[in-house]
Amino acid sequence: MAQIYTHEDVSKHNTRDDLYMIIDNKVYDITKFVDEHPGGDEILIEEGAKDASGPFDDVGHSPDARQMLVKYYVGELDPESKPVVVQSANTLKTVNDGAAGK
Ligand code: HEM
Repeated sequence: MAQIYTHEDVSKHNTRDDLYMIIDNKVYDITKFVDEHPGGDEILIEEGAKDASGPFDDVGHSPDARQMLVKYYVGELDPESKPVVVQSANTLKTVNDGAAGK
């Protein structure tokens, strides 16, 4: 049996050192991939911890890119679970920078 994750479970893995991503109802632990992504680390941290199926498709990733996902698969998205508001590590940084300027 595959491990089942809710959106909330995935949302907790929202940093460079612990980053999950949902693509097409499957859950991936992409922590080790962040530094290897040809499209850069920032975008993964920004789109991570949630469902990134749309952005992933929009880029027109190659079949090779999709194949790479297999390596990072950790389980299935709970089809009953609802999306939650995710604060990505990037968003948190922006918020902190803003506060520091006050
Ligand atoms: C774990 C999931 C992902 C994997 C395995 C992955 C893999 C790759 C790979 C292999 C490439 C090189 C081009 C290609 O083969 O298609 C690439 C490029 C790119 N990826 Fe991803 N990607 C992932 C998620 C994302 C997400 C969520 C975004 C958000 C929009 C993104 C944005 C990009 C961009 C913009 C490029 C183009 C970089 C360039 O050619 O300058 N990727 N990705």
